[in-house]
This record gives sequence, C-alpha cells and structure tokens, in this order.
Amino acid sequence: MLNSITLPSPAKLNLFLHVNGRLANGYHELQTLFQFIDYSDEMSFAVRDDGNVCLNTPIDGVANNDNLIVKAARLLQQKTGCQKGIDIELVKRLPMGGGIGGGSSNAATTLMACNLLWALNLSIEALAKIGLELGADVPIFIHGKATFAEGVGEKFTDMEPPECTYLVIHPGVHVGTVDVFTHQDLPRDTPKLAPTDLDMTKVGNDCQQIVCDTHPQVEKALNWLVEYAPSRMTGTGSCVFAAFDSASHAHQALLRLPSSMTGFVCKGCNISPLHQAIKCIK
Ligand SMILES: C[C@@](CO)(OP(=O)(O)O)[C@H](O)COP(=O)(O)OP(=O)(O)OC[C@H]1O[C@@H](n2ccc(N)nc2=O)[C@H](O)[C@@H]1O
Ligand SMILES: Nc1ncnc2c1ncn2[C@@H]1O[C@H](COP(=O)(O)OP(=O)(O)O)[C@@H](O)[C@H]1O
Repeated sequence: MLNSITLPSPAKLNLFLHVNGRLANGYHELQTLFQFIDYSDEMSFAVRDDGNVCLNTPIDGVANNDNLIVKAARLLQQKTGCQKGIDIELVKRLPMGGGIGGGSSNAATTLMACNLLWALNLSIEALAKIGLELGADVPIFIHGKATFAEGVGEKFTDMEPPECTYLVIHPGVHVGTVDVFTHQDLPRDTPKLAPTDLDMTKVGNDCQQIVCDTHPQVEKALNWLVEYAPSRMTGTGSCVFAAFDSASHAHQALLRLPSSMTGFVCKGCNISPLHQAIKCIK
C-alpha cells in the first residue's frame, strides 16, 4: 500500500483568453486554450493516521487555513468521510499571482495525491467536480490534457497545440484576478467560437489591455519580449510568454532580461507532467 509520494504541480499557460459574457453570479463566461508547461512546484505527501492535514512548509503571506492545498485536502475528507490525514511539503517555484495557476495546480495535485494515498478511487471527473468548488482553474489541472475550455473553465474540448519552447517572463508585479474581472473597462462581449473554428492567428487575451493600463510593468515585459517573438499575457496576468524556435534561442534572450523582471524557459506539454508522473507510479 502506497504511504508517501512526491509529485510535480505544474503551471499552465492560457494560449488565448476571451471573455464572452458575465453570469448572474458575477462570474464570467470564458473561452481559453490551456496548455501545461514542464515548470512546476514540487509536492511531497505522507499519510497520517490522526486525520490532521499538516502543511509543513507554509507560504509567506498565506495563512495555512487559506492555503488552497490545505483547503483541498480538508474538502476531500469532508466529501468522502475519510478519517486519514496527510503531511505535505511544498517546494514553491511558480510565481504567485502570475496567471500561471500555481495555487490551483497545488490544489489539484493535493486532490490527486490524497485520492491515491487514501485509496479513495474517485474518478478524474469526480475529483474535478470537487476541485471546481476551490477555484475555476482547478478542474483543468485534474483533467490533465491541453484543452479548449468554456463556461467558467469547466467544459473541455481537448486539443493538441504545438508543444513549443516558451520564454515566460514575470514582470515583478502581482495582478489580482478579482481586480481584473471587476474592472469596468474589461471587454466582456467577444463572440463565442466553435472549438473547430479556432484560428490562433485571430485570437488574443481580452484581459491584456486593462492589465497593461493598470500595471505598466506588464506592458514593458510584453514590449521587451515582442522584439524576439509575438508576445502575449497568460490568464489575468502578470506573466507574459512567447514561443521560440529553440531552447537555446530562448535562453539567449533570457540572459538579456532587464533586472526588474525574472523569467524561465519551459516547454508546452499536452499531457500534464502531474499525470505523466502518476502514470509511472501506477
Ligand atoms: C481567468 C483565469 C484563466 O485561467 O485566470 P488566472 O487566475 O489563471 O489568471 C482563471 O479561470 C481564474 O481561475 P481561478 O484563479 O481559479 O479563479 P477563482 O478563484 O475561481 O475566482 C477568482 C475570482 O475571479 C473572478 N472570476 C473567475 C473566473 C471566471 N470565469 N469568472 C470570474 O469572474 C471572480 O470574481 C472570482 O471571485
Ligand atoms: N498553494 C498556493 N499557492 C499559491 N497561491 C496560493 C496558494 N494557496 C492560496 N494562494 C493564494 O492564491 C493567490 C493566487 O495565486 P496563484 O494561483 O499563484 O495565481 P494565479 O491565479 O494568478 O495563477 C495567491 O496570491 C495566494 O494569496
């Protein structure tokens, strides 16, 4: 019986992001293409018999009770009546509030790991439904395949975009998702696309302009990156990315990055590194 496990908790990019409308509950209807990247936090889990959920590596500025990791494990206990607990260690690499989904990914990895270690045998669909209660982006990390997502991000049509090499830049600012979605100037009326009609040359990120207006550092990062390749923001920001024709060209550009920004080179993955790792264990 498996008692402990170490898993990656990868980031995602929104290769495009359209806002199609606003629902009565204030949430927005979106269309987006999610792709995972091979740049991840690392999470280790070990079963406890006393029922406690212990995150032994707290994140600065995030109380453990507010941490999506702890919330995910407790929600799973509550949904299943499981009496077991869990010790969790996190190595944080993903910038927070960067639109690359670190918190949501950590929650998804926790749900997947506890499902295995507590021998709950919940399906991916059941875990994704539980994950949606924690955040709109959690289900995609449980789904684990690059996908065209609709609704608030829970209706999926799987796709296989090219697994490009990306340079991802963090402009050194945090952008709050709520601030973007409550901004009066956010365009909210982009017509819906049929997934089969998706043409990547004709789509963009509807949140990008207002984030550039409110956070000039994001615009600066986009303008720096566009000298090398077409650049775009992911999610509600603040990270921006561009596809490069080789890892060495991306690393050469990274060496010239202004000191106010940080960045990393990664590769797009149409199967999440989390799911690749779990497949190797099973
Ligand atoms: C828009 C995306 C695209 O990937 O942005 P990023 O957060 O990744 O940048 C995500 O769907 C975000 O997902 P997530 O970060 O899990 O959002 P949640 O915690 O569920 O919601 C945070 C807040 O964003 C707003 N929100 C979120 C999702 C959505 N479809 N409509 C919204 O209006 C709501 O105000 C909500 O209170
Ligand atoms: N495990 C976690 N990792 C990162 N952020 C978390 C976590 N738990 C809660 N949060 C909160 O969620 C916010 C958004 O984090 P994150 O998911 O990294 O950004 P984004 O949604 O922009 O991709 C953070 O600023 C933090 O306050």
